[in-house]
Amino acid sequence: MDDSQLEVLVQRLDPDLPLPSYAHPGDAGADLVTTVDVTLAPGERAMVPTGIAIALPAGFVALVHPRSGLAARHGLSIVNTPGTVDAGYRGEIKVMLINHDPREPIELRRGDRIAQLVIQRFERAAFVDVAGLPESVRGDGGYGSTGGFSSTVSTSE
Ligand SMILES: O=c1ccn([C@H]2C[C@H](O)[C@@H](COP(=O)(O)OP(=O)(O)OP(=O)(O)O)O2)c(=O)[nH]1
Ligand SMILES: [Mg+2]
Repeated sequence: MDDSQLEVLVQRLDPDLPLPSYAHPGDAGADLVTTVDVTLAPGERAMVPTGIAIALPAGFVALVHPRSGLAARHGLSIVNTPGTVDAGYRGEIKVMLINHDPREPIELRRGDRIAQLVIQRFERAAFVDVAGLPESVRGDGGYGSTGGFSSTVSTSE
């Protein structure tokens, strides 16, 4: 496994809480924690502070993803998933959590791991204004043009 690592500067705004950390070698997501206790009623959302600010190298972005275990067990997700942390952003990383469970509240405690940060390279596009686009096999087919679930009955036939 390639163990080369990108150095990312982290300012801990809450020194009692840990740096983002990967649970296993090779993981893509480094877990983020909440600095506060928060209870989310069914359907409720909240902007939750993580206690860290970062400085990414140019050409990188940090994406804030939900944790699948919390999603599967409790319906906890992120409103704007994945959240985009720009390389120039120096403020505190916050996570816009939402409780999708229709019945149960979700109680989070300070220090709980609530989300994961995935750091990626990205391309900056030069958007070129043209009158027409090159042809492709897919063309403008989308939104289920290749079919859906096996049980789905097509309404267009
Ligand atoms: O889940 C998120 C998403 C964003 N941010 C921070 C970092 C990001 O660089 C900044 C702006 O995010 P975005 O561009 O998604 O929001 P916007 O509504 O377009 O705000 P702006 O006008 O400031 O760009 O907010 C977070 O801390 N967490
Ligand atoms: Mg923006």
